[in-house]
Amino acid sequence: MEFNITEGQIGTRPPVVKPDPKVLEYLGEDGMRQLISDHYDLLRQSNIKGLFPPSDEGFALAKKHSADFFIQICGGTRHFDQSRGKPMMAARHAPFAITQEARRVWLESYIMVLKPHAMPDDLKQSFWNYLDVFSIWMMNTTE
Ligand code: HEM
Repeated sequence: MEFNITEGQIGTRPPVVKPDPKVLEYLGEDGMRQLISDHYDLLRQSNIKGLFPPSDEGFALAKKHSADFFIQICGGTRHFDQSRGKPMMAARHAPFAITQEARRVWLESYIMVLKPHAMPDDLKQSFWNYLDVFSIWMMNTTE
């Protein structure tokens, strides 16, 4: 399969298709938490690590909130609504400077996690398509 990164303009919100619920059925909550944790561990070594909480506790919490969201968006338990409230993802990302380049690093870190993953390709594709398009919504600055 191809992990294409779609060109996206800052300030646009192209229509998003949620991941196939089979992604969560395949991974289970634990598998999803592991996948998100692996992604965050790569972010912490990347040149956008400065966007994320520096402390181990803060970083672990960031992983939890992200995994809560992905479980929910894949049709699972609404952990995110329960712990954080309405998603409003673009607004939640507004305090962080997310450039085209930061999005690229964020997506490439996901490619590193998804490529070797045992998940069937059609499920990877569905998950990827969601990440690719929805991440355009989070870009908010040119610098
Ligand atoms: C599909 C696209 C994305 C989704 C679904 C997503 C999801 C999330 C979620 C659920 C949170 C936690 C929000 C909260 O608890 O208040 C979060 C936080 C965050 N995200 Fe994203 N995100 C996406 C794209 C990005 C991109 C492209 C970047 C940067 C390149 C980014 C950087 C961050 C940062 C810096 C935080 C705050 C971490 C913290 O301090 O807790 N996100 N994201």
